[in-house]
Amino acid sequence: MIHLDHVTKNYDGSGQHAVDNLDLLIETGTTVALIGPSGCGKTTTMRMINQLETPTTGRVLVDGRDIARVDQKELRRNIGYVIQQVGLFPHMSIARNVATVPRLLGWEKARSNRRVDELLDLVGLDPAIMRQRLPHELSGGQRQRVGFARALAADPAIMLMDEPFGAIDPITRVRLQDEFRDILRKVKKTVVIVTHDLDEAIKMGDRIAIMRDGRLLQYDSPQEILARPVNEFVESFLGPDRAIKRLSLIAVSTIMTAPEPSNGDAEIAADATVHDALALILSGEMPGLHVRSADGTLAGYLSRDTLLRANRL
Ligand SMILES: Nc1ncnc2c1ncn2[C@@H]1O[C@H](COP(=O)(O)OP(=O)(O)OP(=O)(O)O)[C@@H](O)[C@H]1O
Repeated sequence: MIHLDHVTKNYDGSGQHAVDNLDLLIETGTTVALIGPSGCGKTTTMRMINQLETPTTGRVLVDGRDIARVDQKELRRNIGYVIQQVGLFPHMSIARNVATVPRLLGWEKARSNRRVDELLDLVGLDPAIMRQRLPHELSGGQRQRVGFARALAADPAIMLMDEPFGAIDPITRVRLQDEFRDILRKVKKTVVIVTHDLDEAIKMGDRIAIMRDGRLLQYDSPQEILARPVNEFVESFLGPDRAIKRLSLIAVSTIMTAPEPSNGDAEIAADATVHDALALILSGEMPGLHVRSADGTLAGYLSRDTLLRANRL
């Protein structure tokens, strides 16, 4: 668990608090998205977790230990860091880039090579093709995959990601968000991600921390934040389409009624969201949708009314 314990950061010479009495608990194995307007203190908050910045007052605890008392090298080894401009070493092969931390840790070559192949596979790059390439021979999205693999190399318990998809085109971005989220859940990391993009925060975050002027305004699950913004600022930050965004967090299986005999209505998969189902039903004149499970059986039915009522859940 990471605990930012009443942390304030005041950069030298500035009368303003970049981070103002922030108290934030990040449970082990969860992903927290930090979001808020430019300059609200997101990056400063993240950089205090790996001691790239030190708090002016307050403490940062990782698993109960004050990180000011932990050896910096040990701390950073336990924290993977992914930034927007990946920062790969341009003259080193992809394999050497991914193996940066294992090399620092003095791993044997064979072990390090195995780890590189395993990680390239994990992030969807073919080791046989990619190992020997140089960073400039990759697309932006591929470089981001390498940066992510490199951060995971020594299996750190914590991953910090600062606008990791900021420089990526929208289509690749959505694919990488999905893939990285699935990987991070599978490997059970504690993740802090800084983003400007609300959809990204909703998709990646188990919880979202909304900041303004260095302060924490709301810290909750995406569902809860979208359903119950704490004040007008948060409400306007979430935008007029927050009701629709919420529907993309509700699985159809949670609102469907008993299956109806197949009658020619369209079908949707049981793991689809209410947002997907509404988009489908509004695209035609159907009275409802059959919900089909992955094993092929009919699992339930969604009438147009059921779907329209989902917004009131
Ligand atoms: N090294 C620094 N020295 C002085 N002030 C700084 C420094 N870094 C950040 N600040 C100030 O601290 C405040 C918070 O900055 P920070 O970068 O944490 O915000 P942010 O929410 O990440 O912003 P953005 O979304 O624009 O990246 C801002 O007012 C910024 O100008």
